[in-house]
Amino acid sequence: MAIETTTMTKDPILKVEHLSMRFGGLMAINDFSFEASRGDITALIGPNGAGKTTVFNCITGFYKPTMGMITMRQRSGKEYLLERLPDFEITKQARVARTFQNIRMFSGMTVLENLLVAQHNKLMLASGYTFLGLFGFPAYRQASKQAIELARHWLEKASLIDRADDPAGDLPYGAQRRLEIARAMCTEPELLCLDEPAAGLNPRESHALNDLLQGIRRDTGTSILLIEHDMSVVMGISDHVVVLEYGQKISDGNPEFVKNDPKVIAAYLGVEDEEVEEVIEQIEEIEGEQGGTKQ
Ligand SMILES: Nc1ncnc2c1ncn2[C@@H]1O[C@H](COP(=O)(O)OP(=O)(O)OP(=O)(O)O)[C@@H](O)[C@H]1O
Repeated sequence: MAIETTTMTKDPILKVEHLSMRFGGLMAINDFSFEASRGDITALIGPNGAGKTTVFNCITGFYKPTMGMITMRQRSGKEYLLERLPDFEITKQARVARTFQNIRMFSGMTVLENLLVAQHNKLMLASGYTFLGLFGFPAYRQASKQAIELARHWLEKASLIDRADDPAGDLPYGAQRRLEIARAMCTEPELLCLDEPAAGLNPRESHALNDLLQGIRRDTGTSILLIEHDMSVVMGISDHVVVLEYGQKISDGNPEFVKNDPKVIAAYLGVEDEEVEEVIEQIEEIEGEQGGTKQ
């Protein structure tokens, strides 16, 4: 398996070691290891059914892995073994947030309300888990004000501020995707996991998504781990790409390295390694002929 070594030396925020996940007779993930560096955008790619979402589900606590260790190391140096934590603690304590392949939000609530719900834990804490919130207790009032400010901040960043009072379900698809990301950012994560954020977006919306993700990384230092099929997003914004095929890692490195790795080309074209050069030659020939006939 090809590994580009320069990506291995930075400060890791997430370490996945020897991860395996079995569903009955199917080994969906088989001894998979990789690291994501702090402050990086790391992409997890691979053909359909390779096991990407299963890896995400193990990291975010939706599945308990059959084997392996997943370590999240916060900026403070505090470490969490994610495979041992329930999903709500992974968000609350370890500060890992995620979005889903299928958009999940409260479509009848307003855009702003969706971001306030995401801050429910903080508000409950400020209310002392009692009725103090209803009586306007100062600590609760202060926490509510901060929650609204944070929500408005992320609505601005996601270019959704003008839609704050509209029902979330009325937003166009691309805006709903950005709302999900804004909602995840309201939990103030150190690691943001995005499952196919560009799925179903048109090129203009993909471009807006790229800007939002690069802005998040630049302005907050939040590390991003994303599963994505849209190669313009992956190659455009990732610092590091990890490739899965049949539950195993086949390549790991920077976008340029991975893009040119024969194993990756073979996996995407659905051919054996040895056939790659032959297939690439055939493609170049066809492209050459098309170029010739276009004139
Ligand atoms: N809960 C489950 N029960 C049984 N099999 C599952 C379960 N979840 C995933 N699988 C299987 O595990 C394998 C990997 O699936 P997974 O969804 O992780 O792949 P993926 O790379 O995310 O695919 P895609 O790009 O199509 O979303 C597939 O064969 C899938 O059918």
